[in-house]
Amino acid sequence: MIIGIIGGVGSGKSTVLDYLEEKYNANIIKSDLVAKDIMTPGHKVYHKVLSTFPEVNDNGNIDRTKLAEIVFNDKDKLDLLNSITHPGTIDEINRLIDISKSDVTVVESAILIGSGIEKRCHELWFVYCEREERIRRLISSRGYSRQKAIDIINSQPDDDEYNFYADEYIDNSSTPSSTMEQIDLIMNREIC
Ligand SMILES: CC(C)(COP(=O)(O)OP(=O)(O)OC[C@H]1O[C@@H](n2cnc3c(N)ncnc32)[C@H](O)[C@@H]1O)[C@@H](O)C(=O)NCCC(=O)NCCS
Ligand SMILES: Nc1ncnc2c1ncn2[C@@H]1O[C@H](COP(=O)(O)OP(=O)(O)OP(=O)(O)O)[C@@H](O)[C@H]1O
Repeated sequence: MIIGIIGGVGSGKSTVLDYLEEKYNANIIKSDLVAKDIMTPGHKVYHKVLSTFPEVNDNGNIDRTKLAEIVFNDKDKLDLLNSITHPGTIDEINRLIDISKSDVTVVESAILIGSGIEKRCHELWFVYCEREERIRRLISSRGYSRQKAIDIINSQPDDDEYNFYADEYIDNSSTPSSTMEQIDLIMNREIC
């Protein structure tokens, strides 16, 4: 079974993935890690990013904090970055799905909808968390400024859109144990 996990930044997708990996032996594919990997030296995407955004060249490394400041403030620039990074990211995710040997393969992404990968998923789960709680968690755990959290949230699909595509809904606004209970209910329903 292939499960797609959707939801905005800081909603708790990674937290859900950790539990699925630990308890259900799921094979986890995280799109932000895949994208990060193809943005390293030796990959075409790395060179294209640096030639398109020369201001983020930090001694041959991509300054990701600076790139985030640029793109999450400017939709045209985010679209431009996406046009460089998404094709390679999507190809690599498809390859990782193809070679997955696990009974449960889970693909996580804030940008899954419209990538085509969502069509390969047997189910899409929407991880929801109240907006203010997400902002609080991102400030306290990642050191984001309030404005950075808001800029990223505003650059992503809104909750209604995620909800529209979702087969299952997980509310992660409360405690981790409440979230785990919801996951168990869904997984047990699958097994029955
Ligand atoms: C802008 C970049 C360099 C910032 O890197 P940084 O290490 O600071 O943050 P990180 O990659 O962890 O992203 C932070 C959060 O932003 C969100 N995000 C990232 N890229 C995008 C995007 N293209 N559209 C909407 N949200 C995004 C995700 O929720 C992510 O968890 C990086 O996010 C990036 O290269 N994005 C474009 C590639 C992409 O689409 N990646 C997949 C995102 S799921
Ligand atoms: N139920 C919870 N209670 C308290 N803190 C939580 C809970 N769920 C997640 N967190 C914390 O909130 C932060 C954001 O969660 P997480 O990293 O799982 O979000 P995400 O959806 O994967 O974000 P991204 O889109 O950036 O990948 C993390 O520091 C995590 O530890």
